[in-house]
Amino acid sequence: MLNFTLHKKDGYARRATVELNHGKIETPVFMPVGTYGSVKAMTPQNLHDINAQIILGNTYHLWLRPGLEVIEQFGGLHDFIGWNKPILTDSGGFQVFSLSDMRKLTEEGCTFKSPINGDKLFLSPEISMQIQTVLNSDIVMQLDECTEGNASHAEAQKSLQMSLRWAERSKRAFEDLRNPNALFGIIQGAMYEDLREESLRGLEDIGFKGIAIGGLSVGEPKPEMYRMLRALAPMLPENKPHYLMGVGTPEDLVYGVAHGVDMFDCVMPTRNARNGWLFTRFGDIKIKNAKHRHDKRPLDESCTCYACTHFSRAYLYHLHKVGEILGAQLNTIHNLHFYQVIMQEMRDAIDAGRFADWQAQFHENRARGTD
Ligand SMILES: CCOC(=O)Nc1nc2cc3nc(NC)[nH]c3cc2c(=O)[nH]1
Ligand SMILES: [Zn+2]
Repeated sequence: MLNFTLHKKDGYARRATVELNHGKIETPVFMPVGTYGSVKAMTPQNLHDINAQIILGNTYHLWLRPGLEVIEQFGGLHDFIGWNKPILTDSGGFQVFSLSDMRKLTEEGCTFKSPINGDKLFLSPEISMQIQTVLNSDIVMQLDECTEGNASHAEAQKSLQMSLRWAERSKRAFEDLRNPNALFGIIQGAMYEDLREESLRGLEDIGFKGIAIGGLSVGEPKPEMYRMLRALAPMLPENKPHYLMGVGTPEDLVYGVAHGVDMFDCVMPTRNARNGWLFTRFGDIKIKNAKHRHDKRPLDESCTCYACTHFSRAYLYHLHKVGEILGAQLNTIHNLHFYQVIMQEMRDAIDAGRFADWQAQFHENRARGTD
């Protein structure tokens, strides 16, 4: 089930509510990534504390480990991982698909070697739908082929047309399985505006509860990603959620919202946290920099997260240097909290019809650069 209520538009920016089987989410929304059923270094309680509304799991990874027979015992992913709010599952195979030597792609599906034990594995739209039905995720993604960003026009068109056939097969399998959740289609078309339109029109003819923008943040230059977002903004259907896969930096989130994106996921806030790269309103901080060794200030004076209200940069510098797990935990809490705060501020700004002002102020603050 998915009910979409559009509350307000401010340019292409949108403020909406998406009602799913495990609850309602307010958009624009950022989804922390929990590839193996865990958002790294975060407990479900930590996620509730930073107001996470929905998290992402990866079909491919969970299929391999722990495997469906385990998750089936718990009636799906929610009870297994102790998260009672919505979950979206994408393939996660995107990384695998890009490891081209690992895989063979045919009309039927994708064959690849298990990176765990070398077994031959086969993933088709039908199998992906079976896996996501066992996971019982609130939002299911069609199986597609993530076209490489540097594909030629001919290659990109061939690829998007196969993804449309896989979209059809995904939907049919999803319905045959009586899956009670919501299925999203994924737009491909590489960096070609005409192909992006062809892909979107094809998906709309098939009919999905939501539309994802795929094939971006796959190594293409940032201006190319932004050009595709500008091209897509006027085409995206108003009556359903728009999900930009795998994006992005704080600046990317703002640019995406300004161009009609409602949902985002990215490993950046969690991965960068573990590497000591911290996002703040006034720019980024590399906590491993010796300049922080004696600094008694919090990361960000204006931040209300647990890390900033209890600890200093000096302590976070120390924890990073000695490799303490607590360092990864506190840095992750801070980065995810920061991402949630800017999403909340954008929701409020759109409600108040002042998104452009908020966007200008955001960029001015962030322009102070990396500390
Ligand atoms: C069964 C669901 O299939 C997918 O998840 N397909 C898919 N996933 C993507 C994930 C991405 N992550 C990034 N950047 C980090 N870009 C992505 C693109 C896709 C995609 O085109 N297609
Ligand atoms: Zn903080």
